[in-house]
Amino acid sequence: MINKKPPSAIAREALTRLNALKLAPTPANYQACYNEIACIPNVAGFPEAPLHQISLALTAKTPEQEKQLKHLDAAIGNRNWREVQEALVAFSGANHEGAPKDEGMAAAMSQRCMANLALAIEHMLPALGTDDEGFLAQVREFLDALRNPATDMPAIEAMLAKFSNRVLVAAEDQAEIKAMLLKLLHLIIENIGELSLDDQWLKGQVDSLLVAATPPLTLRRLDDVERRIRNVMSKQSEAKGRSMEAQEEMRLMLAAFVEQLAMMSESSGAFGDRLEESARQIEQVKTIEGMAPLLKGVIDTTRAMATETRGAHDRLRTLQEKVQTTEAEIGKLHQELDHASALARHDPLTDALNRKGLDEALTREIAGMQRKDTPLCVALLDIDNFKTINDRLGHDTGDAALVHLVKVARQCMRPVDSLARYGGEEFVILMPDTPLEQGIQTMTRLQRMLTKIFFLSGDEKLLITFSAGVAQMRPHESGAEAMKRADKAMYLAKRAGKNRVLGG
Ligand SMILES: Nc1nc2c(ncn2[C@@H]2O[C@H](COP(=O)(O)OP(=O)(O)OP(=O)(O)O)[C@@H](O)[C@H]2O)c(=O)[nH]1
Repeated sequence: MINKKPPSAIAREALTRLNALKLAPTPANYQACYNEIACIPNVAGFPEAPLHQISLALTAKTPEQEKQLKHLDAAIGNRNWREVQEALVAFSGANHEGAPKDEGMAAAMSQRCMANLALAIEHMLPALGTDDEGFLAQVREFLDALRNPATDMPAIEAMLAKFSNRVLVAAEDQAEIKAMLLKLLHLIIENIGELSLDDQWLKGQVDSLLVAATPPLTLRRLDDVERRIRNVMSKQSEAKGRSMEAQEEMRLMLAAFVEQLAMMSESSGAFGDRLEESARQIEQVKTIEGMAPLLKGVIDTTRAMATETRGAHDRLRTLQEKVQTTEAEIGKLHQELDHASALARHDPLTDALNRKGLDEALTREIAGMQRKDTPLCVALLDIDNFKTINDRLGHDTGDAALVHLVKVARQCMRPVDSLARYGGEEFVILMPDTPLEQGIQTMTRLQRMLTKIFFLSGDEKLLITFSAGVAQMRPHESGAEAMKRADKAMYLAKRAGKNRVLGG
């Protein structure tokens, strides 16, 4: 039964009992006495010590939390669960001073993030190559919003979604424009070829240009295309100039020839008239004395005619010789142009065959293989870690290394073998009349030679190694299929640790 005395009286009595029982004046002891007098059952098993541990482990970061910790301690002392709960709840809710700090940091971070996003968008714009004023206005608005700390997240999200849609469209446009430009380039190159149907050398150049201008295009390839076009243009104008000079010379000579002929017939006409006149006078002459001056006239006329004819003959011979010289000159010009055409089948850096030259050689060797029923090997080699040479020593040294490889390769190839530059640092060697084992041996021999004939970059000796795949052409197999097998074997050689030759 609960004691009905007022709490103040119970409290006084509890203190007296505490004193009488000589108990330590702890809140717990006081509570026990109070409960006993008030007839309140003592809360059994109140975990005072663990709760104290918890209280000690909590650190107050704000004055409010400090206050709540004091309440907690008091609640534990009072063994009052409700107060313990209230103090803990109030403690955790009193973290407000920390919140603005964290929020401040988050806001600063997201502001930086937005500024970077704005910068990235600005950098991206020229690549989109758009001249759509509406879109540009939209982007400007977006950039302003990104740089304005007052803009809220949902607004930025909406603008970003709109922007990324537009970027997608612009990227598709760019891809289409690129494809169209490429088509246009092909059309122009083909037309250059059409314009000069009779120029075999130009045709060679144009064919290799068409090969060079096929995707995937890199800046390097475009560079190559530009160089080749310039080469075609200068060769064309040089050839045109020289052709025109030769033509003019021929025209002048022809005019002189015709003039000479006219003069000949004119003078022979005049001589004829004079002879006719002499013949008429001779008929009328009755005396030998009268005949003498006439005969003298005839002789003079005949002599003059002979002299004139000899002179005309000499002049005609000179003219003929000149025509022959000019013809020879034109022939030489054609030869030079043919040589230029051959150049179009060669890689300008290494003078190895280029892709077009390789295609022709492969067709020729496959035909030979079928005709003579002899084996034909295709080897594909790729220089190891070439990028490192470029990166460490520069592109020019990389170029010189390619030239070196070609030079050494030529030393261990037979004259019937063909060497082509297949790509950047990839080369193909065609070995007619060679079975697989022998083809592999040739490549291994080249590897050994490269360990003896070093490539020199300044004073530094560089060892160039390569990985290679060799395939022997199968009956009825296409060149492309054999190349594919060689390529696969080369890839496996790379994966197996490089600097080795594998058969495919
Ligand atoms: N100097 C020079 N470098 C070229 C030429 N063509 C291609 N390259 C470079 O060759 C390098 C080839 O690099 P990767 O394909 O990574 O090959 P890698 O470094 O040889 O590596 P692995 O083939 O795995 O051994 C690239 O850096 C190209 O830029 C060229 O004509 N001259």
